[in-house]
Amino acid sequence: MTELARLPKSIATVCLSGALPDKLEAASAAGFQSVEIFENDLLTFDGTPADVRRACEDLDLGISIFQPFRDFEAMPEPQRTRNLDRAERKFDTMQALGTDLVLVCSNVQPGALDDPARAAADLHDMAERAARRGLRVCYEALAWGRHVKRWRQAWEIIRIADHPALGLCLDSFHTLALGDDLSGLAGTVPPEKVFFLQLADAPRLAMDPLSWSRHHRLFPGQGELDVTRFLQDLLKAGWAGTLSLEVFNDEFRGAPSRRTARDGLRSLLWLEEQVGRVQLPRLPTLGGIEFVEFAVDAAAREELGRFLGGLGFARAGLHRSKDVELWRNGAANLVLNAEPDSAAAERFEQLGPTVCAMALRVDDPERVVARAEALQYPVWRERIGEGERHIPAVRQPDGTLVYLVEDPAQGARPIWEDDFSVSPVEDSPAPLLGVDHAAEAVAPGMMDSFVLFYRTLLGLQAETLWELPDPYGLVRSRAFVAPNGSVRLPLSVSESTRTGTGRFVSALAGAGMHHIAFAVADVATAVDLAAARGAPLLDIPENYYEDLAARLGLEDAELLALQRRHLLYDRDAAGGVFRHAYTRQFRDRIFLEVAERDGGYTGFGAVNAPVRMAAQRRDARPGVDRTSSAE
Ligand SMILES: O=C(O)c1ccc(O)c(O)c1
Ligand SMILES: [Mg+2]
Repeated sequence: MTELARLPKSIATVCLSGALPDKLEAASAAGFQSVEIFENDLLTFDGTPADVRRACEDLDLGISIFQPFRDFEAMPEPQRTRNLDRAERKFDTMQALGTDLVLVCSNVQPGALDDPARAAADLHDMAERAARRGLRVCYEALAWGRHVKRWRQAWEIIRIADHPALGLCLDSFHTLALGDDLSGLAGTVPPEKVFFLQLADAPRLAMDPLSWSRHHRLFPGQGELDVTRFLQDLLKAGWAGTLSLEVFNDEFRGAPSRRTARDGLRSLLWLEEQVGRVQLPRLPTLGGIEFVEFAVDAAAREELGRFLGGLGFARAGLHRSKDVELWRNGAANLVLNAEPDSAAAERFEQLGPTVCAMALRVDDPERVVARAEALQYPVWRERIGEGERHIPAVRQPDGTLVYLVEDPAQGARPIWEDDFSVSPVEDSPAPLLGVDHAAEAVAPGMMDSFVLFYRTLLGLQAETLWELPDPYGLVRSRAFVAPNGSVRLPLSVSESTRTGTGRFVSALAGAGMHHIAFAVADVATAVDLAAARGAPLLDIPENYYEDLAARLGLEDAELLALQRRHLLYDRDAAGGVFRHAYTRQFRDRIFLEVAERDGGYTGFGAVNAPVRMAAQRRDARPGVDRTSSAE
């Protein structure tokens, strides 16, 4: 593929938090060439438009557009004349700002006339006045406009108006929210008449377009609208201009502006890749989770080791040069890192024993690193000893590391052989088959950064959102899954700080992995063995089994076998079955799960999560024995 020139990138100030100077700095630092100045950001700024112009010049930022100009067209007199006067005053502002383009969004006033010819005449007058000053006007259909809701209607008015200083503004949200698209643009609208393009994604919500647009827009790739196809259709029509992000989102308004701006730029790079404009280092083929790493010190390692021993993990190797141990059961590897002056130590100092990293098996680690660099995700390289393997890592949005290791299933030499002296451990009668899934709790406002990270860097696909009642609030959970099913990462987020997820996130001042599920071939045997080793398994109330019997009509014997072991059960529409059991929590930081999948089941037993969360809360009540390990 030949690399076409990258398209210039712009971001609306409304996407970012803070005062106008913060927004401008964040946009510039992320690498945008220009900004859309949102009128409200100018009105609330304590300085003149000329000051804004200078601030932008100092940051090497252009001003792509000034917006919005509302409720202009097709008004009866005397508003019509007043609106033209109002336009002249905005032109003054634009000239002081140093931008030549203004966005007029379609009229939402109940008094607006349903008269395309009048709308065209008004816009023609405005364009004529703009042109006298060397300015231009673009017209955008708001999905909730009084009469003009769709781009075809807006275009029809522009066509009738027929003025060189008047063009169309396309906004992916307004088009896609109405179930519309840009097919039919090519051949209808000359590409040079598309004066401006605004891009936004969104989750699919059953909601009126106005509320949906004002609160829930997202950057491309973070939501569920087909923004890629939208841009493809536009490029096919011969358009080549600036890609500008326009996102109204309640969480973005409160999030650090630099992080948001950087995510915005990443989303556009990804989108350009999607439409074939640029070639980033290819997405990896994933082969599962090779290990999960815990930050510990010597004492925490003792305690965690006892907890892990309950699930049959045993020390299987020592790092050649560092204070790092490999614990293993079957094909599941855990790394306990107590090395001072490491990324793990940094995390331990702040948070105590927690998961600090995971390692993904990929076809080519260095290619993932190159992709991360192209997408501006920070890369981490730990210092290594003589003859040791270098394992590159990328930082997730919460600062934890994702190591990238070559997939032994594709012939690579396992990493353990170079860096560890590995001793064989006794074979378990029910060995773990590996990590089935690993769940992370994410701070409110961080979910969308994770979505972008998993989707753009690793190519994981987002599954349906689950809303799960915890006894003390709601937990939202969404799984990210590799196309080949080898990696499954459910993420949960909770607005309430009283839920299990919320408590974990506030205790850990951010986010992190709090739950690791291991795959087993026979969960009943695995649980019996764990119980015999004294593993702290989580009790499930009898009511659960009553409901299970009623809901799924299980045989008495099967029900009893589940109940006796505190196993949870789920069945999908195609008859796939999931049987799973949980340990109690290790210091409120982590819990483990063993899970058996049969018949092509692809879920996570999400229906059982409320039962699990309630059981964990009972377990954590004061006065209840909370020992985290079996002695
Ligand atoms: O929500 C609005 O009013 C609004 C204003 C300007 C836009 O470009 C837009 O897409 C929406
Ligand atoms: Mg818009």
